[in-house]
Amino acid sequence: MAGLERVNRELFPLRDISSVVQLFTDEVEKSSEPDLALLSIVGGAVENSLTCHRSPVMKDAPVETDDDSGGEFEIEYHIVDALYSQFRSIILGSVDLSAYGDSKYATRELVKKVSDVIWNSLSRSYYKDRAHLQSIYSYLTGNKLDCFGVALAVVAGCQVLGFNDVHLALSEDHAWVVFGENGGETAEVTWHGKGNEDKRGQPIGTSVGSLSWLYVNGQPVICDRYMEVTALVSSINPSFNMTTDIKEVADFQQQLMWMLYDRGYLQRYPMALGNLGDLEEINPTSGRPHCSDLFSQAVDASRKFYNNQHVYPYTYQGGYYFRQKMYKEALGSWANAADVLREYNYSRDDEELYKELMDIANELIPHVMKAVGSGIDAHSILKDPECFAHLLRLYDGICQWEEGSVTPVLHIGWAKPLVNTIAKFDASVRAQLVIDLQDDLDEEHSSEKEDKNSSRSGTADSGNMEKTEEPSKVGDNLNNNNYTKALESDSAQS
Ligand SMILES: CC1(C)CN=C(N2CCN(c3ncnc4sc(CC(F)F)cc34)CC2)S1
Repeated sequence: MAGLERVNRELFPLRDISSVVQLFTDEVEKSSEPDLALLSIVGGAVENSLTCHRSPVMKDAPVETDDDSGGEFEIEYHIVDALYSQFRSIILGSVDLSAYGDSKYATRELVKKVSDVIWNSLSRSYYKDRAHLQSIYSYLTGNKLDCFGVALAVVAGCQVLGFNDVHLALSEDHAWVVFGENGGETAEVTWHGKGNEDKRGQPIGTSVGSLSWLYVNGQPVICDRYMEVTALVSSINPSFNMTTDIKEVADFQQQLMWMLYDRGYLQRYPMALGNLGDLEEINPTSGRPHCSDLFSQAVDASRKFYNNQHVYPYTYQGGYYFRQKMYKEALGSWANAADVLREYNYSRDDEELYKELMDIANELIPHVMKAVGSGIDAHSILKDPECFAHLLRLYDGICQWEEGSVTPVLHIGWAKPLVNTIAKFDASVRAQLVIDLQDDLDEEHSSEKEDKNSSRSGTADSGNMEKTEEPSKVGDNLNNNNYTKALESDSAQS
């Protein structure tokens, strides 16, 4: 039976957040699976009505709107019913099931056909990165979807057709689907990035491209229906413009996320835990875990379920520490992010992550150096060998990301902030640098650089920092004098 008959009509018209939260709660608690199309339409309608005709509140100081200017919306049952029926008839009307055999499991051809139905009904040209294009509401009312939205719509379309084996697979910057008897098949269903030919219908590459971060080394978040609801809630976007959020939408999203969190649907979803952490940092919910706990839970989830192959949990956490001026902890998180990178080869598909690391290395860390350099900073970063070690581990990780990659990562734009940053550290801290050059390291340097395609054992040794007073025993192959001279001359200039 189509989902709508069962929805509690007394909740309509939806006029406040609690009634929408109730509708989502009813959907995830009912005996059969939650209806993705219904929830994506309702969530999109709320987001759209609050962000597209609203008097905004400032992003950094969302205030309670005493009058009802900020929080009003009214979503009629007949509107949702009409949109829901429209989506069902688009899908059911375009896919002749008899052409796809009588298997209860989806086939690649069926998945590709549903992807084509969505794909071919999108507007010819629109700004793909715009906000609020992630929901089936956007698809039905504007024929526009972003990359994630297409993938979600395909999964929702397969649910309408009764193929409950088709599920969303999520990396940190891409989405695709898994399907088949034991979910062992994969298929691209949407595009990625700009100017890349889409690979819709193809299985996820096992070629060298799959060593790129884009496919997280075979560690994507594989969703069940409940995690797909979490993904659509996580993709709710409270932005009104670049500097302003609509507080009601953030509250709406936050309450839904806690409802899903309480049922365990964020447990294996690091980015959703990170998103909830961001929401809690801005507007803490009393009686709930502190945002720093959520960022830690995201890190733990990546380590526990995804072999620590996800980078974003550490950048969520590092961003939080940075905003709290906890600079040593921030450097530690960013170094941990770089440790994940070592396993990857950088490819042109990894643009988003490259921008994230550029921002950390060339904007945030120089800001940290300025912030601690000027102030009287008792436990100053610049005198702390562990901070220096974090910094070197960060850069070493980025260098190792580049090693073995067809596309270079670092360029002079990286080197200047790096040298300035290193030079800011106390000479006494730098002199403590002890790099353990394992015996085989020399052999490794002499033989061909180990190919990342072979299984790597652990992360490369990035040396360790000891708080020793002896002069540094820097390894033979580091040209100690020139290195120190370069730093001293540079620090003399800066
Ligand atoms: C630490 C950051 C820079 C802050 N926000 C970050 N996000 C990363 C991407 N976000 C996400 N949050 C929940 N689920 C997903 S699935 C996905 C890939 C897309 F193609 F489907 C992205 C993403 C949310 C925001 S990473």
